[in-house]
Amino acid sequence: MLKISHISKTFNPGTVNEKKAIEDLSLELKQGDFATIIGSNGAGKSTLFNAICGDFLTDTGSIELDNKDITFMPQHARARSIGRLYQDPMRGTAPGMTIEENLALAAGKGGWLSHTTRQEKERFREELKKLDIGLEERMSHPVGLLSGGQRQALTLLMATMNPPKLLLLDEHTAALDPGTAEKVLNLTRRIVEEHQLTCLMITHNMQSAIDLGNRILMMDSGNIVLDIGGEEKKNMTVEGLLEKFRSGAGKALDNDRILLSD
Ligand SMILES: Nc1ncnc2c1ncn2[C@@H]1O[C@H](COP(=O)(O)OP(=O)(O)OP(=O)(O)O)[C@@H](O)[C@H]1O
Repeated sequence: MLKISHISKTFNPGTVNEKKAIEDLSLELKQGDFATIIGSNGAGKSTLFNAICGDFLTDTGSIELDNKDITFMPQHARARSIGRLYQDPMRGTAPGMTIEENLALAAGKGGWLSHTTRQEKERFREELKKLDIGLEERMSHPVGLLSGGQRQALTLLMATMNPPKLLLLDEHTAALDPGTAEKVLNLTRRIVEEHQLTCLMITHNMQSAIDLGNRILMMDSGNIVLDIGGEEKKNMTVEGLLEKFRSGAGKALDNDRILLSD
């Protein structure tokens, strides 16, 4: 579903601020693969997502999505096939619009309820009900009144209502309290399974990286240094993962947030 071949990205080349953020990175994801990504500070995790989404063109290499070369495709065109959630729950929804209008936006109705049929509204209610946080009773409330966790759950629903070819989750639970984060993670697991989505999830929570998905990718210095799947992932522990990283990257994992969260 996703084939990244030898991409590189250097910011501010030829200046004192030159930074090689991605270096000759390759990655293939099969349809339905759900890979979690952990890595050191500044390893290039978000930059990898930005490259896939077309926030910038990479200096080298190519990116294919569903057998289509998207290397030079503009960002807005890629957005039709790629769903993305950020750490900030305020992104991804329109705060001044109601829950129902936001869903109408995600359903391609331009946010106009007058363009939305009764069946579609019923579907919105059913989908909200499945989130199990009572949003189906608040469909006419502005999204700006929701809590961070409620908003992130809604963003997840909106990003997957028309299932994307690829779902990118960039620490989407990091700004939530632990209980809410757990709920949103369970929801993530359910939605990804239900739609058989191909998904990449950056997290600083080692246990989540182990518990979710079928692959763990570990990043360091602009590249993927470990790709763990199958039985090895199923039997993995946080200590085992730290040890693997040490042997794979030749140094200890240095990520402030990982160290603080564990
Ligand atoms: N637009 C940019 N201009 C210049 N440097 C950048 C830019 N975006 C990222 N970088 C640099 O590229 C490197 C990789 O950044 P990136 O945000 O991808 O790391 P990350 O793995 O997501 O890190 P963290 O876990 O700390 O969020 C960092 O050194 C960062 O400062």
